[in-house]
Amino acid sequence: MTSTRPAAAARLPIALVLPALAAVCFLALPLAGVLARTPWSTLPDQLTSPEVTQALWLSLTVSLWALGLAVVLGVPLAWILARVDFPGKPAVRALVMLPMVLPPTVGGVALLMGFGRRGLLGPLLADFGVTLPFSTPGAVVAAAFVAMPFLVISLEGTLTSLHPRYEETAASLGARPLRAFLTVTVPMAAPGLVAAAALCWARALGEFGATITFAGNLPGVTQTLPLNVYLLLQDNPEGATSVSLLLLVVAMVVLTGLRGRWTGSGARTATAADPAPAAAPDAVLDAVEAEAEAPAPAASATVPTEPPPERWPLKTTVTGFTRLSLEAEPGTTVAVVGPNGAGKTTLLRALLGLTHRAHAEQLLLGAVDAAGAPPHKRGVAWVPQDGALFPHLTVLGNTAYGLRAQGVPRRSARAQAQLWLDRLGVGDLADRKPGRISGGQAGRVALARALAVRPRLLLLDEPLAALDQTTRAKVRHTLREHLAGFTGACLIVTHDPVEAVTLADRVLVLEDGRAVQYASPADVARHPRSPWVARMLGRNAWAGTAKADGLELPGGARLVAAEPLPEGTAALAVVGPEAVSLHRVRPSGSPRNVWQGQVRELTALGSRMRALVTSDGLDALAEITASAAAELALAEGGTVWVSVKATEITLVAL
Ligand SMILES: Nc1ncnc2c1ncn2[C@@H]1O[C@H](COP(=O)(O)OP(=O)(O)OP(=O)(O)O)[C@@H](O)[C@H]1O
Repeated sequence: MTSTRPAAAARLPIALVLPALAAVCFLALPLAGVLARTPWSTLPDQLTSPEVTQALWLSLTVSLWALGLAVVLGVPLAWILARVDFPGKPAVRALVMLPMVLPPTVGGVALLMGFGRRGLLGPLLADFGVTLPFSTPGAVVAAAFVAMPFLVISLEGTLTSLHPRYEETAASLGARPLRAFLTVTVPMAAPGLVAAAALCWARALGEFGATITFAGNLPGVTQTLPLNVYLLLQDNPEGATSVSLLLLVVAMVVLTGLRGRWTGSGARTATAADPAPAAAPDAVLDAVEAEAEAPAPAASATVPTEPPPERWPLKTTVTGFTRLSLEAEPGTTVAVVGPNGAGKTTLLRALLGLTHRAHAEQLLLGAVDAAGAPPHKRGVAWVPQDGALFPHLTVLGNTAYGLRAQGVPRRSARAQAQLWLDRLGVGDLADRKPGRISGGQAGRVALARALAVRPRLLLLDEPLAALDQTTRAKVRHTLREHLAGFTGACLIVTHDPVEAVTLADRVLVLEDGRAVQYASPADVARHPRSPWVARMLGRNAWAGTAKADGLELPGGARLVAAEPLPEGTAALAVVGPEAVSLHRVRPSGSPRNVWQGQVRELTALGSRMRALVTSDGLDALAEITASAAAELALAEGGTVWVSVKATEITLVAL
């Protein structure tokens, strides 16, 4: 078998390859020079001389403190840059980058002007007995100033590629922003964070210019290894080469170990199938739990931790891109349907308090108006399309997450979570990580996780979208069962008409951000109030104006209906595909609506055939038996006559 690689290599333009090779040589030659000139026989002595070991120790101390400072300040800054839109963001980003492009000596001068004795902050620091210039803390500040941008820029890339729906899901389960950050963002971004920190540390270790300018070159105080190299170069070039080799080796080990992760490419958008990153350390979780257990200010809107005795009727008014008022009795399942861009997701995000594009003016869940509460205090749980299970937690850990966020003790939270998993038939998967369960199982776990917090409103975004037809039918069945005991309203976004009709008690049809219909599935199927929903339900729908005998379409064509509406009413003529007949020759007799068209598409539906027949302004979907199709010799592109009885046409006023 021939490989495609040599062919690809053969196509490489020589005009690019030669300069690229020259660039590699240009970068490698100085390193080769260091290797060639290293005094290998005296290397151990050179590197263990008191002067060098003292500088090495100081370098390690300074670079690790600088890393600590950069992490404490830089991680929150990277998160804000990645997640929050604020005025002046480009300027802040430029400020972060500045130390990377400034000559380090200029950085040192700037530090003197900021933190030096006569700098802006110097006198204030002096009042507290702190003098930074020419001190080890000064060397730390200089190294952190130069190295922090590497951490911030690299981590921002990682966080940007981490989809915010994980943090948003955590919030909908009741986690405060800091908890979500520490228990979801940090563990999920851990590989990128480690890469960013390693890069930052390597840069701090090699820092020279800003350090010598701001902190001087005092042996044992600020004379780090790079400064030591500079001094050795004058008196002991062999020693300088040996120490340079040491710094080079450290830098190369760090960079090759990271394998390019600092670009953010190492941290792809996490999916349920991703290998699990590190879990948040227990100490962090405990600290957060302490925070979570602090009394919540708006207790009235807080998600209850005990099974609520009440039921939660929904009454809401949403404004913005999606504008509607909606009421639903406790236990009602509402299917939210509509064409792409109709505002379904915006509606869910408005109810969750997660978008500025629309917001709930009123969000009455029982007696509590949660409209003004932040997402984690609304009692509105959200199951996003792919479930957004946290990949670093087990199935049980995922399910217990919301309960823990609400301060339920670990043992009790895990016991309750196990019960929910058992109820949804996935209890045996408790110890698995989400990457090791199927899409259908992940859907159930995500539902268990949402139900476990006993929300007052449950939002499911296309819960069955990722499943194949067979699994979908099974999960649809169990979903209805599981939702049966739910004491709040449940909104399910779906594109699937079968799902809408079989799962829901009510169907909410959205178009252009407005509710065009909110009715029972039977009503919507009988009297669809938009062509889109009629077609979604597999019915023919033609919009026009009512006339004395039926409907006039915009192109001038007429449909005769047995039960006309008052003349002039904007209306929809709805006909099931089984009521549309096809003929080879123009039919005579009872049907009042007859026209000619061209067969555009033919699809088999079990023992029946569906034909889409197009004509000027009156495209029709017809469903006939396979034998009738054979008799008619139906073929795509062929011409046929279409007929619909006047009694089969339902006119629906719009
Ligand atoms: N962050 C955003 N900024 C600006 N416009 C947006 C944003 N998100 C969505 N939109 C726009 O708002 C409208 C409604 O989007 P939404 O995602 O709510 O629709 P949808 O009904 O969920 O669509 P789909 O079925 O395709 O998921 C669309 O026109 C979309 O382009």
